[in-house]
Amino acid sequence: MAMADTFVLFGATGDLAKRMLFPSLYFLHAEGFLDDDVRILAAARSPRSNEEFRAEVASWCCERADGAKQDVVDAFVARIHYLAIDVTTPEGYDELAAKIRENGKGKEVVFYLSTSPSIFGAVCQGLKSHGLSEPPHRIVVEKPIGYDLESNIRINDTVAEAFSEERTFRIDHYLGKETVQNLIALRFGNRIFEPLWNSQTVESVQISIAETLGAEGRGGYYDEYGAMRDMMQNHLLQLLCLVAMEPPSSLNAEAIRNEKVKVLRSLGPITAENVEARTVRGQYKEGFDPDGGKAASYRDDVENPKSETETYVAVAADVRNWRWAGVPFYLETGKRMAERKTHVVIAFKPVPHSIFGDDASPNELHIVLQPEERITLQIMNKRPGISAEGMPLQELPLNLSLSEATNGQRRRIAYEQLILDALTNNPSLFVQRDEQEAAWKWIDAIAKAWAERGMEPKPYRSGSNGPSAKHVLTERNGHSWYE
Ligand SMILES: NC(=O)C1=CN([C@@H]2O[C@H](COP(=O)(O)OP(=O)(O)OC[C@H]3O[C@@H](n4cnc5c(N)ncnc54)[C@H](OP(=O)(O)O)[C@@H]3O)[C@@H](O)[C@H]2O)C=CC1
Ligand SMILES: O=C1O[C@H](COP(=O)(O)O)[C@@H](O)[C@H](O)[C@H]1O
Repeated sequence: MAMADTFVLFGATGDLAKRMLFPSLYFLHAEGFLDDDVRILAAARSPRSNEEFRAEVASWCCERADGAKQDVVDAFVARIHYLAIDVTTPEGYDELAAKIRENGKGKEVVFYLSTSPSIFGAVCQGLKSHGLSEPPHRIVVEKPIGYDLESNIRINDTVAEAFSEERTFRIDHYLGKETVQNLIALRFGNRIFEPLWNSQTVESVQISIAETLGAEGRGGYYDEYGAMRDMMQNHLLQLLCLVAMEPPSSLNAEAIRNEKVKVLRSLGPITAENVEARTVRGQYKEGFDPDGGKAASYRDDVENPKSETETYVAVAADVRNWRWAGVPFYLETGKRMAERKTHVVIAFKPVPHSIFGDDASPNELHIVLQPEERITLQIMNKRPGISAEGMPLQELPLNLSLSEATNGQRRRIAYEQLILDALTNNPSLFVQRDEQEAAWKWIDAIAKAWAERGMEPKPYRSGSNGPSAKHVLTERNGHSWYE
């Protein structure tokens, strides 16, 4: 497996780099996944000496890696070279290009843009003008790529002027999560589920990403984007794709991504006519923080007393194709919810004729992605013991705990796999342009319908399960949310 020899991280002093990217690179190094000659060039404007920056990175990594050994950390930070450059000015690229090409290195470079998308264009132009965008060099871009379809196309066009589509790796960190990839394994590595995976047998699907965190820290960005653009457009729709897509012909990136885009293009449009029946917007008010203490309102968190940004969104979506016709997909995500939980619930239809009266509840498959990783199939059993009245049943879970299955191994940061894939040129877990455009098209229509209907976010208490209006969405079809 060939590996790029240089990893250039733009935005090296930022929040994402500190919390996720450097710790991920550290774990890849510590566990022997990085070739010895891989260098990390860290770029940002803040003045730092190389030594100062290495010391900072060492502290970020030690914070994340319990019991990290000093010699391993030292060997890791020795790979790093800090460059204080402003990527919006041409001068910075002379220094960067010289560093990349130092000692005959820089034969294969991965550029990782962990900066605001507003400077993606400047970086791509700068790299191109210095001959740094030719194959086999490639670029990784962070979300959000745009605010709507139009800006998404504009940013992607700018990147495409320097890097071709097959050398553009768009990150959705959910695709790097172990259990998200496990959805592919579960569906296509087991014969038993696939025959049941359709509207004949499935009653409804729920996909929820609930967070206990508020918008604090990233308020400026979040207040502009809201839950729909921050979470639904990418992570939730990616999960929906993995649940709903047809079996790809191989694990090849193109094969998987082509199936995902078909799902996105099959989503039933949400317009001003059906938006009130199919979507709920919410915004958290004061309440409690499940991680401890009182929680301020969203408006206080972002210091915008008039904010109408949604911190919760629920959508009853439908995938209009042969496999899923008539099956509602309930999608929800929210901040400051009662607990941190990401799960997918496949609710099956009841048995066609129950010989047990009302005792036979329909089966459910719960795929829990966060905080623990677990797959549970709820199945009906005979209640143990004797009975004077027929055969009473009980529902019991068939449990697969992935933390037990992995012998309590460290839980990986999603970015570890994605960075390794970028270094080894494997685009399977990245998002292609068509997918993003199809997703934005659907999201834009909802945002437009909200505006047309003047739909304001409904308040919900911090630490609750979201606005009560969300129940109308499911109850209309005789369903309820699995909390
Ligand atoms: N933080 C998170 O949890 C997540 C972030 N993301 C995305 O990742 C990207 C980065 O986010 P985050 O780390 O939070 O952002 P930050 O604002 O914390 O960091 C931005 C980085 O960009 C650098 N930068 C800004 N302007 C320039 C410039 N002109 N030249 C060189 N460097 C520059 C900053 O360095 P300096 O000020 O030193 O120049 C800093 O290192 C964004 O696109 C964000 O949406 C995605 C998911 C989660
Ligand atoms: O991309 C984002 O994801 C995080 C949630 O990620 P998770 O891995 O902790 O589930 C979210 O908090 C953030 O607002 C969003 O930008």
